[in-house]
Amino acid sequence: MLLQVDRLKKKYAKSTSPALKDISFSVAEGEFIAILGLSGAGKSTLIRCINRLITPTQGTIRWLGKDITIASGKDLTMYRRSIGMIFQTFNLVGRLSVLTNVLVGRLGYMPVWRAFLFRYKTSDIKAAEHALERVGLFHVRDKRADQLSGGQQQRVAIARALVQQPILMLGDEPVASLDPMTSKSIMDILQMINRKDKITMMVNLHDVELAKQYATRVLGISRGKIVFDGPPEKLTYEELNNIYS
Ligand SMILES: Nc1ncnc2c1ncn2[C@@H]1O[C@H](COP(=O)(O)OP(=O)(O)OP(=O)(O)O)[C@@H](O)[C@H]1O
Repeated sequence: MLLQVDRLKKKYAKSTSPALKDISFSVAEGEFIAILGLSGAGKSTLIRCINRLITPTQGTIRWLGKDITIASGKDLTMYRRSIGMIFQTFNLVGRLSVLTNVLVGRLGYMPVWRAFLFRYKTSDIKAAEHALERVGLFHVRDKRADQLSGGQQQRVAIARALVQQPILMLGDEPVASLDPMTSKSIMDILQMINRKDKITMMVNLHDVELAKQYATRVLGISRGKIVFDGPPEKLTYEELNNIYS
């Protein structure tokens, strides 16, 4: 098993009730998981706990059998390196070139001095260019990232995650600020990566139809609890009502 989440709880310091309550599930290699739920249900909190951008209050997260719930230092760096992350707001550095943004994905593999001096190895540059080719953006590699459209910026973010050579890719509402056509093109790229590179996907989505179309498994979250865990075909009207009630 790739990832095992056991009885996970997260309570933010100033809130009265926990954002996540007793969440348990496992993720196998190759799955494409969509997380559905109302705004405030706890989807982002779950993704952030898995990537350890925040530390859970209780419970355990195991990665390839190893407990990483409170990992720090080198262990945390190594763990994070195997996880690519894409965000709703793309999180690129606008004034830097597209290629340089993609190269950021290689930082976990190089000594700090190289990163500081922007001295990337030829093999890193080749890997970044190849990733840009795969998302169809090789031709804009020298442009400033802030000159691209939202959909293009998300593709750059995917290329950045790809050069990290991740095992799992997490997406926190990666298509929420894009129009329907662009959203589909981004989901197509994620599906291609999932199928060809065998990178496991876990993405928060607002759109049930996208989840049905692309996911192999859906986790429905309501008020910090999993209320549905199954294939998209089993998402009946009643189940959706349960998730979104
Ligand atoms: N940093 C924080 N400090 C305190 N409470 C927080 C923090 N982040 C989230 N919360 C609360 O935790 C709960 C779950 O929020 P979360 O962002 O995980 O939900 P979500 O399902 O991702 O919603 P959305 O789709 O709106 O982002 C909400 O009640 C939210 O207000």
